[in-house]
Amino acid sequence: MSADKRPKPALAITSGEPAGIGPELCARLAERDWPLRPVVLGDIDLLRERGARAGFTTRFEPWNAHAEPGSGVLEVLHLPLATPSRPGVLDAANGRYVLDLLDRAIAGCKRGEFAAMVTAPVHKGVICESLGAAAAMPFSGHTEYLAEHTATPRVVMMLVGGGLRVALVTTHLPLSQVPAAITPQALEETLRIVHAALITDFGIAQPRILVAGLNPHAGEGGHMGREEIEVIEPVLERLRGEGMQLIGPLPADTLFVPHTLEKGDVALAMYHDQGLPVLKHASFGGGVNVTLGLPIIRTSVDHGTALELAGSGRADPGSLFAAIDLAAMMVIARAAHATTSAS
Ligand SMILES: NC(=O)c1ccc[n+]([C@@H]2O[C@H](COP(=O)([O-])OP(=O)(O)OC[C@H]3O[C@@H](n4cnc5c(N)ncnc54)[C@H](O)[C@@H]3O)[C@@H](O)[C@H]2O)c1
Ligand SMILES: N[C@H](C(=O)O)[C@H](O)COP(=O)(O)O
Repeated sequence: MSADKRPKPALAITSGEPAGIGPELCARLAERDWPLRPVVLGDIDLLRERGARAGFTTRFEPWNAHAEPGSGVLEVLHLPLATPSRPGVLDAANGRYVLDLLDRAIAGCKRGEFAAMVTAPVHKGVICESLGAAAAMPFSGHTEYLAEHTATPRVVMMLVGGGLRVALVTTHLPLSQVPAAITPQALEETLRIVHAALITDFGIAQPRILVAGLNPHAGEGGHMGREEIEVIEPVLERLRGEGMQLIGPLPADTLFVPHTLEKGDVALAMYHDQGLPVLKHASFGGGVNVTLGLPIIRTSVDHGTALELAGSGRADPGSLFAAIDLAAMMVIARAAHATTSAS
């Protein structure tokens, strides 16, 4: 068989919260030809019902890894809902179903059945409700769940879109807990993960990382906070000694002006809402959330469940499409890097 006749690697797409827009966004995948073979994880009856309700004619059929899909068919790895779902109406009884989709995709990626996974949005609150107060760990997002379920001690959330890449040192953490979480170890590990991932998964040989301060004006020489002087600068200095190209700590407001952004390949923000509002303003509708540092490749939409749009067919599939394109690009870049490193 010639190389171009080889079957495309399979890509797991978790359809996410059943009451949200995820299932109908998945129906839109039949509109394009993809570099990887999309396999939607979800309840096949839900996907058929939600696709039809939203006005799409997509044909959902069970996935058969050993056969080629027919033209216009979207393949489904069926996992059953616990209870029927209505658009826009959350039901904690389906919380476990949402996690089952993730568990199945993670397992498939680990054993090479899937080349990568792409996640449609989940609702963090209803999953926490379904797990109950006694849960060993509340659900705070895919990022943390994937770290836990791949035994990865630290991962990094990075969003890509609108010509920007923005990575975060801390993720889903109350703001009051952020300063204590910006430790030398956390910062150093984050920088190492971002640096390595840009090389292996994004094909950037010598990544340049713009690092934000934590405080207004990056602390204004210690007059508005000392984390820059006591934590951030010493870490940057040490890693520069290893050859990393690190620019900062920069005041976060001016880091995001165009002439500064063009000096870097990625901006590293200290916390969620220091970096993501800028990214989402620049890219909403086409942004992608990537988890760096995992043994598997995972990308995601940059939006939530949009319950008020569920069932309407009006949700924009642009972010899901971009997440699939980016996952495919990362699969190729990681394989190319492995080949180069081995030779
Ligand atoms: N990747 C994920 O799983 C993910 C990402 C962000 C938020 N969430 C979760 O989603 C839930 C709802 O969060 P939220 O209300 O803050 O954000 P949201 O993204 O669901 O909604 C914000 C606004 O954007 C609109 N919107 C979102 N996606 C859209 C799309 N594809 N097309 C058109 N309009 C769209 C919504 O209608 C709403 O006006 C929360 O539980 C949150 O934690 C999940
Ligand atoms: N912080 C993410 C965003 O705003 O897009 C979102 O909550 C999703 O995070 P996970 O990928 O960890 O679920």
